[in-house]
Amino acid sequence: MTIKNVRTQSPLVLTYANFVTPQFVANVVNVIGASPLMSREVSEFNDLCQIADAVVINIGTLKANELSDIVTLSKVATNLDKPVILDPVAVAVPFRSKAVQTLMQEGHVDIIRGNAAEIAWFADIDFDSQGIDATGSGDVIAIAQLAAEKTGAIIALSGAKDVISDGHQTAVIETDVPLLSTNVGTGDALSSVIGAFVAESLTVENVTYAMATFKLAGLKASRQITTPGFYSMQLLDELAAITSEEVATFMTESVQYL
Ligand SMILES: Nc1ncnc2c1ncn2[C@@H]1O[C@H](COP(=O)(O)OP(=O)(O)OP(=O)(O)O)[C@@H](O)[C@H]1O
Ligand SMILES: Cc1ncsc1CCO
Ligand SMILES: [Mg+2]
Repeated sequence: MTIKNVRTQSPLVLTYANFVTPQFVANVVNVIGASPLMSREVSEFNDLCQIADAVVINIGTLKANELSDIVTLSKVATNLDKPVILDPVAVAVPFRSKAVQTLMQEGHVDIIRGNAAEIAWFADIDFDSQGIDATGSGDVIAIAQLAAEKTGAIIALSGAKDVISDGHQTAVIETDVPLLSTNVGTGDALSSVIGAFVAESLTVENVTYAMATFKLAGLKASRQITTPGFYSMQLLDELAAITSEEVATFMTESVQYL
């Protein structure tokens, strides 16, 4: 789905958010022309999944007694044929590892969007991290492909090199924009943006389009603003203004299918 279609169809993205970044995530979903909705109340998940076009589960600030809620949310969404995107924040930390194992075994996830260290955990490859950030280096293409094979999910690995893979088809977007990585919550927002773009159909192409749109907006914002505070505001403005034509040109120049 193109950004133009997102604006005309305005998909509703239901996000089980962390308590750090929900305002930013909601604003990002809103400025691309989709509709944000956040909930953590299990008794309304059925009603909300009926009206949602995609469901995003972020484990950033999950508590033990909420684990069964996200399992339920993933099952309800899947039964209604709505795509489920997992954002596995700091998944290598033991409580989070166990939570994600349970979610994957008892529930269902279609797409996993994380930084290189988070995706490396699914591939069973060591990759240095510091809390929410990937700090190491490695072969991110191999990591994404292996994670896709092991999980059966479409992998959306973000970083200086974005890699999107279902284990068969792999796309790479290589564009360095350091301000994008240092702003807390850009990854969380990207996960919900992906939700909007796969609302119609769950494909590697649509995930790639979402990642490219976000990266291009980040690149344009970095040409206007070089300090972190106003940068996140500029990113919202660039996302609001970005056109299908610009995204198409950027994709021709910067997206490589392997
Ligand atoms: N060095 C970089 N150069 C260009 N883009 C980057 C870089 N690092 C991250 N990005 C982009 O920043 C966005 C967020 O990805 P990132 O990998 O930082 O997520 P994250 O670590 O989950 O973030 P957070 O936890 O703060 O939400 C993506 O669009 C990604 O492509
Ligand atoms: C800083 C932080 N801590 C838990 S979630 C989060 C936001 C980035 O995902
Ligand atoms: Mg993150």
